[in-house]
Order: sequence, then structure tokens, then C-alpha cells
Amino acid sequence: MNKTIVLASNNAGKIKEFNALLGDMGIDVKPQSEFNVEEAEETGLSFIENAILKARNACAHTGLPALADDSGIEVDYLDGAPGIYSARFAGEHGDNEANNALLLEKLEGVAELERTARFHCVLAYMRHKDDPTPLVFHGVWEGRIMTSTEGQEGFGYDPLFYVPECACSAASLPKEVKNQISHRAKALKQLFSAFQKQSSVQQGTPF
Ligand SMILES: O=c1nc[nH]c2c1ncn2[C@H]1C[C@H](O)[C@@H](COP(=O)(O)OP(=O)(O)OP(=O)(O)O)O1
Ligand SMILES: [Mg+2]
Repeated sequence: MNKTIVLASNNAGKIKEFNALLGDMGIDVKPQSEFNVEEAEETGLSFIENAILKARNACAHTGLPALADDSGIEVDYLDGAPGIYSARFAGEHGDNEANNALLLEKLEGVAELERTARFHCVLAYMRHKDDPTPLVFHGVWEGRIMTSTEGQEGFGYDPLFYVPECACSAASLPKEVKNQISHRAKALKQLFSAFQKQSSVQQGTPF
């Protein structure tokens, strides 16, 4: 018997990936839109703080356990920018086209080897809004920023993210492949093993 977990995200791209990844685990995860949760203000100064803010906000509104994802891309040539500000890099929250255009502009003329970058995904799982020990997991995906967009899959910065192990952009990968190797997949694998460990210690649900 599964307990419902609220997915504290409004990003359609993320929600699709979570559904694919969590489906296999027999975990019943519902997006926060189903509970009319108002978006949390992302005032933290790290992915970790923002993920906790989002999870806590969803717990507070629903009375249910919540899982949040704060993620973004770190570009070495830009001293780590856009980082935690990835969703609002070009100003307006979630304008992927403008974000990608700005990233290309800032890296204009920069040589391939200096375009190294990585995606981060921090997941925070909280049992309730006052949970003093949120579970936090971190996945990283290394690559570099291309000189033009490529591919139709994925979301966000995927069309500009070159994946060396696949020799193509993240947006050219079939979703099954991205969901095996991405920053989000890596963080979720850690969450699954933590849940499994807990359920082997405690009887009943791992939550
Ligand atoms: O796999 C990915 N492929 C491409 N881009 C990605 C990925 N993962 C994160 N990203 C980018 C999208 C957004 O520009 C930022 C996340 O920002 P972030 O605040 O965590 O998410 P969000 O505001 O879009 O949705 P929400 O806070 O409701 O989960 O990093
Ligand atoms: Mg956000």
C-alpha cells in the first residue's frame, strides 16, 4: 500500500521525467497542481535551500509528504552562472528560449574546451512541514555548452547541453536514455536506495 507523495514542482518537463522514473518504483506521486499549492518563493542561496523551501511549502499546503527538485546548470566560463538562477537567467522565470539565447551570447567565441558545464539536481524529501531532517540527494551530469541548439526532446537547457558519453545534445537523447544518466536520474537513484534501506529497517511503508 503506497502513501501519496506530493511532487513540489510546476515544471512540466521535470514532472514528465519524475513520472517515468517513479512509475517503476510503485510510488504514488502527484504534482502539487492537483492540490492547488501556491508556488514557493525560491529565496535560498543554494539548490539545497531552495529544494527544502519548495518541499516544505508543499507539505504545509497539503499535510502530505513532499518531494522537491531544485536544479540548474553551472557553466565554468561564467564562474558558475546561471546556477541557482537558471530558470530566470534572462529575466523572466521559465523563458527557456530567452535563457538559451542569452547563454549562447555570453559564450560567443569561447573555445569548445572552455565551454565545460554541468547540470545539478538536488532533491529534498520531507515527511511533514516541520520535518527537522529532510532527506537531501544530489546528482550531477557533466557536459559542455554547444554553439547552437540541437534536438527536440527534453526541456530547458537540453538543446545546448552536449553529452560527451553520447556524442550528442541532451535534447537528442531518447527520454529513456536521458532518464538513465541525467543529474535527476542520479539523484533519484540515491533517494530510492535510502527508501529501500529505511523499509528494510522499519516495517511497512518506507515513508
Ligand atoms: O534536465 C534538465 N534539462 C534541461 N534543463 C534543466 C534540467 N534540469 C533543470 N534544468 C533547468 C531548467 C530551469 O531553467 C532550471 C530549473 O529551475 P528550478 O527552479 O529548479 O525549476 P522550475 O522553476 O522550472 O520548476 P519548479 O521550481 O516548480 O520545480 O534548470
Ligand atoms: Mg523554480
